[in-house]
Amino acid sequence: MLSPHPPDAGSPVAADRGGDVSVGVLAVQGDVREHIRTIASLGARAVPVRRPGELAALDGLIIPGGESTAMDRLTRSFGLADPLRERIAAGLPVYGSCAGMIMLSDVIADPSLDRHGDPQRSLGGIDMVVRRNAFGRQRESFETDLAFAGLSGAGSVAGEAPVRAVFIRAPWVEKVGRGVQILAQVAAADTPPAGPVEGGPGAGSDRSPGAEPIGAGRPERVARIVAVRSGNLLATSFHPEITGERRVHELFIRMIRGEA
Ligand SMILES: NC(=O)CC[C@H](N)C(=O)O
Repeated sequence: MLSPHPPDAGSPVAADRGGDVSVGVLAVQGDVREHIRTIASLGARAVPVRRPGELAALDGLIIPGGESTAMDRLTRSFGLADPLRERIAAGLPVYGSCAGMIMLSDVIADPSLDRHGDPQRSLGGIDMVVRRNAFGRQRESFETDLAFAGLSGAGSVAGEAPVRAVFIRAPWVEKVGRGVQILAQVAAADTPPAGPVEGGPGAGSDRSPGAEPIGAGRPERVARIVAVRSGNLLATSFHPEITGERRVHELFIRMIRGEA
């Protein structure tokens, strides 16, 4: 379990101090190994999690990228969904990448339906609306450099090297509630590939404070939110774990320690 630390906010995570935190990686589906490798490379203990009983010993949890529909189905059938919701509500630090971001959203704009017509469910925790596969066919998978706020603990992107971000059939965040901090945005199409479900949670304007038009001559492109933080919860649309980028995981470890 997490031991108390002297308040040294902003200091880099040193490998020899990282072993004091246990970071679970939800291991029902998705790119579990890459997160385990990244966490272990930072010196923290990385633990694959498949059973409800494994949650108690964790200081933090990562929900990996993969397929949110399958993750929803499997977490429910493994009896993990409700215990996870309880731990999230009790303040467990959780980082979700891509499908993990979808799992942490309070509302999925375009949930898939099972054969009974029941929509996929998220675990929730972050007051936001997320749209799955939002970047559309042509840009289904792409890489770009992003300005990402707060990586050094300074709370701004000034002087911060950009994050190399890989997006794979990634979601974007359409709306955030109060208390949700926007950490990174990317220029993308104004219109999502499929319209919002009529009358559904995603219906109506999808313009959030982050969706401002970019450039006078290119009104068709807006800034889409791709990284957020809300209290102890962190989510990115992209996969830092597959590019060798470790600063997002470092930020998460500092959040677990109460240093960020
Ligand atoms: N790389 C990813 O995690 C893709 C997410 C996937 N499109 C989903 O809906 O869950």
